[in-house]
Amino acid sequence: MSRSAHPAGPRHADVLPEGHYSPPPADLNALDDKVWPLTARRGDDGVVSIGGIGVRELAEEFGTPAYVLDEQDFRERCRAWREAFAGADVFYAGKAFLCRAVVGWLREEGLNLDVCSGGELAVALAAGMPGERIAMHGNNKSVAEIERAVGAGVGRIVVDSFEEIERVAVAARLAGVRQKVLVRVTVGVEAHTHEFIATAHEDQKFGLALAGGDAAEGVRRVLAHRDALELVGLHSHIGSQIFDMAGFEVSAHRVVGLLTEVRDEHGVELPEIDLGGGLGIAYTSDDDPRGPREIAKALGEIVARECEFAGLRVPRLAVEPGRAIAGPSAFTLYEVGTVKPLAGLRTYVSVDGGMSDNIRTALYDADYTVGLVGRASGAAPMPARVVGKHCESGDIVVRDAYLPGDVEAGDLLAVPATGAYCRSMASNYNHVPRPPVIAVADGQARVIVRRETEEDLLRLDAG
Ligand SMILES: Cc1ncc(COP(=O)(O)O)c(C=O)c1O
Ligand SMILES: N[C@@H](CCCC[NH3+])C(=O)O
Repeated sequence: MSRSAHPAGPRHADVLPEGHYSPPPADLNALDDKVWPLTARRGDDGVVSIGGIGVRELAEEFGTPAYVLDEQDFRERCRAWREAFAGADVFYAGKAFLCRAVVGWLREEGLNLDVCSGGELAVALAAGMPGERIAMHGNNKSVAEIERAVGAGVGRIVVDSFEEIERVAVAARLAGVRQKVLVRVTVGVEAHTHEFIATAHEDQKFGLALAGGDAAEGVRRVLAHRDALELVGLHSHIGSQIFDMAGFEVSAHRVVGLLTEVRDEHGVELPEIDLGGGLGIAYTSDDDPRGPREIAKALGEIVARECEFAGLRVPRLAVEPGRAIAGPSAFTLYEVGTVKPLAGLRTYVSVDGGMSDNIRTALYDADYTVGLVGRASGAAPMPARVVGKHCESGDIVVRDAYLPGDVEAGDLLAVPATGAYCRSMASNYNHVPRPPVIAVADGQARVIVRRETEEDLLRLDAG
């Protein structure tokens, strides 16, 4: 479509509309490396490339929308976490994004894997992740899921309820094994994040609460099944997209407190604690996440200090980053379909995807940024809202953004930091097929999750 297809309208509002707008960035063509994948850069021709391949070429070959994942970025983050946590265990949280290629990268980079459903376990096993490197989570694992996990020899099952302790014990006896388990403890921390992704305050579904004694009772019940269950430690996950280490500090303090109680009551020092995931990433230039080294140092020191105080041997630490590894490694590539300037408000830029490929904006009021990536532009910044094609006015991808005032149909846009919880939470709403995931590295692109088709959708329709 030609650049003049849209009549020139009042694209630039004189007064900033209400919302999350901060002043426009100095250069709309710049890619902030805090937010964009490692190998993303804008070439002299103005086109953004990733993994050495231009987005126009990617759009041509694979279509849009598409998640484009920078393999080098993903692998380097795996390495950075593994190195920072040397002497501890890093379990990548598969819920952030999982497919067989990812499992292969994890195996090669020496990371373990946390799964929280039979489906995630199936992908892990299909891609050859050894059972002992898998931890199984979930607040309501079915008996079938538990039996499958035990049968696959998963290294850890994180038990989440009294019923589940009995179920895992039965499954272990049936399989003739002694299953390693951790007890998930709800430590009563109000994590500074969106309510829906905070998981350690007392009024919610995960884990056994420390307050009131459920967690201690869980430990008692696991220890009562010594023939079938081996209690290796305690687990706490306080929430997600957290920047502040204070919540982890309280969590570690309380978990070590329970370790001490366990020692005093049962005479055993549990050898492991898993402090979960939840470390935040930069979705916009305003976010300032910590790197894995800093996190490892802080967590290591907190646990060592608390154990020294309690006179306990320092247990082996485990962490479960999901977002911090997968999130920054990908962007979603879209094509603009319509541009609607609303005078005095903002310009609505509709793309060919939306809430079906990124539900996070609608669900958590998440902030994202967006770039015009198929070309550079010298046009003045216009306050824009990037919306999808769904039949829903809440179908917003980027609530408040600046785009160059000459954006028009046919332009390619990319929304960075969509590697975590976008494809994995994607839906078929409005029977829109889910986009593919394209991994790029060293000038090569390959489909690691293929685009869903209408035939895929119709195959499930029993007629
Ligand atoms: C038990 C557990 N571990 C790890 C994670 C990964 O969290 P994040 O992707 O925020 O690191 C989650 C999700 O919040 C979780 O529930
Ligand atoms: N899915 C959430 C985080 C929850 C993670 C699982 N406990 C997100 O997109 O931020």
